[in-house]
Amino acid sequence: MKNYIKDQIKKSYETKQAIYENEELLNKIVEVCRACVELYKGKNKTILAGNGGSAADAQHIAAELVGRYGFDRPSIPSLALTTDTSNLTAIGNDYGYDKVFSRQLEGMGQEGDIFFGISTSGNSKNIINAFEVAKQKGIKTVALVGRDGGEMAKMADIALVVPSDSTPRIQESHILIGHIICDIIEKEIFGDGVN
Ligand SMILES: O=C(CO)[C@@H](O)[C@H](O)[C@H](O)[C@H](O)COP(=O)(O)O
Ligand SMILES: [Zn+2]
Repeated sequence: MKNYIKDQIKKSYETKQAIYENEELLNKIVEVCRACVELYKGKNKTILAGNGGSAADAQHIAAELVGRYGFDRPSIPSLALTTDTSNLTAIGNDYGYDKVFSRQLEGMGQEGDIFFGISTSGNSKNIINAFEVAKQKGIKTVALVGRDGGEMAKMADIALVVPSDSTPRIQESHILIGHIICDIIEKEIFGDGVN
């Protein structure tokens, strides 16, 4: 069993190593960080959504920004569309689960916001529908995905595709990337910035 555990850990760091060596993906992460920093100079916010483990990632990342990541500073506006059970159950019940994020984005998204859709397959219909609403409203879209990127990577303004076919390994890399983005936003806006 210990060898199995070691193998899982190895697969996790090998996925992260592949990101570390992927200049194109690293450049896109830089692009996302710059877009977020720019957004926060105005009255805009980031909005995030995902299903299952990715729902947890969405609210985890939003909380890093609204609360704090590394040091005390003013709150940074960020909204996870995964947390309001009244919205989720009412929209799911009345319009269908495929609309749970798009309907909230329609109501709460504003031009200039950035919407992060988090999905390991890149094919979750409720995120694809939210991407469509985002485009109509002038909201920039970031796909945090894996595998071949799915439909979401084709639709997004910026697609961060983790080079792995394993759902847990992709999720582990998503939260790594999410943490790095929160870290950089916080330091660029309220700290000494990063090189
Ligand atoms: O956390 C996990 C698996 O590690 C699951 O909860 C997983 O997130 C769910 O099966 C999701 O519904 C998968 O959706 P997606 O990543 O393809 O968008
Ligand atoms: Zn998981």
